[in-house]
Amino acid sequence: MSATIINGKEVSQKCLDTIAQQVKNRAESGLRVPGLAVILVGEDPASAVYVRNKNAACEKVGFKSFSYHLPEHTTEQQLNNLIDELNQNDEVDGILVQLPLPKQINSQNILERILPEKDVDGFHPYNVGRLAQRIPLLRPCTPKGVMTLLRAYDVPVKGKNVVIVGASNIVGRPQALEMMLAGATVTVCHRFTTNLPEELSKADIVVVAVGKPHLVKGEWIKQGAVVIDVGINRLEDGTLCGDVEFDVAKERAAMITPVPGGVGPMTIASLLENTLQAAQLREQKLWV
Ligand SMILES: Nc1nc(=O)c2c([nH]1)NC[C@@H]1CN(c3ccc(C(=O)N[C@@H](CCC(=O)O)C(=O)O)cc3)C=[N+]21
Ligand SMILES: [Mg+2]
Repeated sequence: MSATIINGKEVSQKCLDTIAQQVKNRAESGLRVPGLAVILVGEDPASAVYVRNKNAACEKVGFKSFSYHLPEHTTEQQLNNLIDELNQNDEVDGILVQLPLPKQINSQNILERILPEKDVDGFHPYNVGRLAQRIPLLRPCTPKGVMTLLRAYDVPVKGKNVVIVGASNIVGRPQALEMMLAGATVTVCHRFTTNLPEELSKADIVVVAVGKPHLVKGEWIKQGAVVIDVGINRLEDGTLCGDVEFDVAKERAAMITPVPGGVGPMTIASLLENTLQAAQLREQKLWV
């Protein structure tokens, strides 16, 4: 039996509809429109596409969007100055600095410069630490989007064996924290893992976030597993593919995410949810 193909586009659209309704409700009770600032440094074409998608999504839900495109040679000081200004701006609820940054800029310094209460990416050590201690506030967007997808498809997580492939700060590690919070038994595999097929053979749910086309072979997937592919790789012919050998995996999995149209749109939905949450947190002075 071929797997159910998880429709991230559809689930993300539902999230956007909910957010748009909440923005309307806010306006009716005299509350301001949430604002999201997106900063892109340099000319990476993939980044430009994502930033365009984010601005379009802001538009759809009725957020105010502040878009900054800085030149490739921007200094860390110049970027800091812009962040400081946005940190102070009361119309700005969320600040996102698109990664990767040019090499003259230390990304960690930049992520820590953003006020934790405006850190809608959930990358600030404060927000990661909150998630690690099971008291999350703003949660990293992609792992949060994955949890939303699993819930939308009624996939139980509590007590399941979850294997995460990839241990990055932006996906793998926070995904492990999300899965533990949801009650899973979690294994994190990475470049030093010696027997990836063996680890995967025990996985009820697999999340792959590596960035290498077809790294995970279809036959490594356990019969009936749920496969979440976070990878977005552009092949030479211009087509997109994930990190999982989709055509083979889908004949073994119970459910699987496609690329595109799987996790990608959920990342943007989570970003908008976080921006609304950031606005609420600041208004209700829930920020300490
Ligand atoms: N500070 C920061 N925060 C991020 O969240 C962040 C980042 N930097 N740098 C780059 C990655 C990547 N990312 C994606 C967002 C949307 C899609 C997306 O919408 N994908 C669609 C379309 C893909 C396409 O057509 O290229 C899909 O998968 O269906 C993909 C990838 C956010 N990132
Ligand atoms: Mg083991």
